[in-house]
Amino acid sequence: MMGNPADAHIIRVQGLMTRFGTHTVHDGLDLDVRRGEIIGVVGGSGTGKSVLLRAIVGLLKPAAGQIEVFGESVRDTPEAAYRRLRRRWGVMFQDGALFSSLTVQQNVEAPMREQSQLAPELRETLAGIKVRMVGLPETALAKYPAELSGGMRRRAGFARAIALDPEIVFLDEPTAGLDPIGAAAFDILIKQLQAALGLTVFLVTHDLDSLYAICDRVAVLADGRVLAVGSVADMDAVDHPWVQEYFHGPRARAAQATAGGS
Ligand SMILES: Nc1ncnc2c1ncn2[C@@H]1O[C@H](COP(=O)(O)OP(=O)(O)OP(=O)(O)O)[C@@H](O)[C@H]1O
Repeated sequence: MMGNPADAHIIRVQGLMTRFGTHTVHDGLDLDVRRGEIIGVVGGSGTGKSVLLRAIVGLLKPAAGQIEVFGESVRDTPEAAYRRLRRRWGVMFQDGALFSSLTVQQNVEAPMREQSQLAPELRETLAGIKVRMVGLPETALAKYPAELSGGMRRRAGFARAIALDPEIVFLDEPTAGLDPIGAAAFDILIKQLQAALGLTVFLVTHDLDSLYAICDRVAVLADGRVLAVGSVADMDAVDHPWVQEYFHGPRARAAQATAGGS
């Protein structure tokens, strides 16, 4: 990997505070993400996983703290510099978050149209390539999101997230609501694209199978902070009721067995 220490941590969050009115979501949260890893961000409902994602990509202004991506501050950055940074990551919000009035082709082209100077023919060709990369048939290009299954919508959302060849992909609960086979196939897709494209993946998830199958490290959010970060095996040593229940309950044992058996 890169020798530059600033590069080792592709995302660095320090002392993050986020609030909505009097409700404090993050209260001094620290998190480093390493270049090239798949990090799974887990925690109970409402612990601020999606809010953390939104803060890192600059869609939400924290009350305090530092957020650096690629060694540059995301906060208090001039608009032009932020736009340059933003081009280097892709985001997939929940359920693919496609524009419902646009076809898959138009959805995948949207970031190219908005953030690049690519000629229309080139955009079209690239959208076709991205759609094939996520395992969708070419016939999906002309379809509207409502005509696709949940799994296909996620794939289209992923194709849009990689439209501009990003270095980081943020995925917010990509397998939520998919059947186990669809979810497992999507996990494989994440892993394959991460390896092929050298992506760093920031994965917000509830899905224990994803943690065991594809995550290099797990960050657990609780009590407004990152309570623990490490491999799933490292979570054994974390003495916190939520962590104990989550990583040692029957669902965890099943996920572990599946991962071990595959
Ligand atoms: N725009 C907003 N205005 C007010 N409160 C918000 C807003 N966005 C999020 N919150 C609150 O912040 C807290 C964290 O929300 P967030 O969506 O990050 O949780 P989460 O950990 O992703 O939960 P889940 O696993 O249920 O999706 C919640 O209490 C939520 O109600």
